[in-house]
Amino acid sequence: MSNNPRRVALSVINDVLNNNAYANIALNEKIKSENLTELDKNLVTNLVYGTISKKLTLDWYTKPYVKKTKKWVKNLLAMTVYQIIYMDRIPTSAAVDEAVKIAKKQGDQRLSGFVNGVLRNFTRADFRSFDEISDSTEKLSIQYSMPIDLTKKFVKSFGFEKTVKIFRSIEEPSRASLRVNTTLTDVTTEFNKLAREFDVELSEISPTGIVAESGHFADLLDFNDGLITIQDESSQLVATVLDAQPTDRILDACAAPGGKTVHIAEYLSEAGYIEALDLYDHKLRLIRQNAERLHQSEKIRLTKLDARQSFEKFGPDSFDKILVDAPCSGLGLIRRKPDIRYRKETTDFADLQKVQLDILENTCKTLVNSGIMVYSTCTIFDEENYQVIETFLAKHPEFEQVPLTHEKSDLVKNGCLFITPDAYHTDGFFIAKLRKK
Ligand SMILES: C[S@@+](CC[C@H](N)C(=O)[O-])C[C@H]1O[C@@H](n2cnc3c(N)ncnc32)[C@H](O)[C@@H]1O
Repeated sequence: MSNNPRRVALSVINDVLNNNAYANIALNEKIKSENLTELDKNLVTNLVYGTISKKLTLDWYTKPYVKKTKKWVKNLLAMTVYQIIYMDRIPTSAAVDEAVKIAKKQGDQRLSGFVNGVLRNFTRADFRSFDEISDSTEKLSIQYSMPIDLTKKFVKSFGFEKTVKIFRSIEEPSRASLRVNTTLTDVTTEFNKLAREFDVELSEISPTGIVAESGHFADLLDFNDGLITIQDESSQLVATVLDAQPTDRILDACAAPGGKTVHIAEYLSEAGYIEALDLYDHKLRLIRQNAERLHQSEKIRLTKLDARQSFEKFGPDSFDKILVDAPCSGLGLIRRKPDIRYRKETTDFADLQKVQLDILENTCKTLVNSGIMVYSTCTIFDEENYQVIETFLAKHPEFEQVPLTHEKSDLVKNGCLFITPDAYHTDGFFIAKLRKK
């Protein structure tokens, strides 16, 4: 008999919201370990991502009926209200009954009575209107389920109107984004093949990108054979900016899982190579798998190393080009990873900036004169982007910024490529290019 999908979803939601687990990892592990039908796997995924991405909104709806209760009960209420408001095909009575059963099984008679009472009160009343909230920033925070401090940060950085655009866009489902491996095939051939089965479009911003509203592309033969891979359109721009030449020696300082490593390798001949670093063995294994699948292994060397030790390991003049795709808050990825918004470390901008600068500081010493260093992040706040570049350049007069261009001129800001998630419905992303004089 298959397991109860709502109970499975609740246990993932508890792990993420109460124990700081990553939603994608916790969900994948749970789906693998539980006995679920395909339909139930989809329901669990929908409940987990839906409830997490709307948690603050869902709590606000039941707030008038809940004074204090256990965290898991609050999560159960949120998951149930999510079904009632956002999942048209689930009858309200079924959602409530299932919640009461879970409360009885996981708690006791008193808790199930409480859950029943709250949900009956909630369903009997009209939905609250966000217009009840007089403060406009607080209203945004509740309406789009973005923690208040982060909402304030968005408004301060982008202004109110742009923040609304970003929040609205983040609420829309992510698209599937593919990159074509042009060493094995070409974009037109792959596009025509995919178009027979899926509703696909060419990327507006990446010459190697194809996008689709949905589809399980990792199941395709062309994915297994390495003709296509899954990579966001914005991160496909990094290899283009690095402009690798066939015989380049390249340092990819923060490489796992290797999306950009394999892309850059496609530009190299057998005489060129990439030294790909990361901190963890299990992450290096992901690069190896990617490299093998895309037939690029022979150009990629894997080393477990803290990038801040690169100079000690490789010495001066070791590389023609360096990519620092830095560890960052990942706030540009909120659409695909809705739990990012609730993590405390997400807004430790000073700590993140220090690591980013330390990595640049050490790796830059391994670059040849006239060498190129590209810095990128999947976040959209200045502290991790422009401020890092400004601080680095102020300390390193031997480096200069190389102004970037793009045929979509709205992607270019102060000589860098800067994409917010609303502009082309991609991840948010930042790329800067520097040259050692
Ligand atoms: C943004 S991700 C890189 C994504 C990768 N470039 C890609 O395209 O698939 C940052 C990576 O940096 C690694 N990392 C964090 N701190 C590091 C350090 N001090 N040295 C090397 N790698 C580090 C993390 O483990 C993580 O895999």
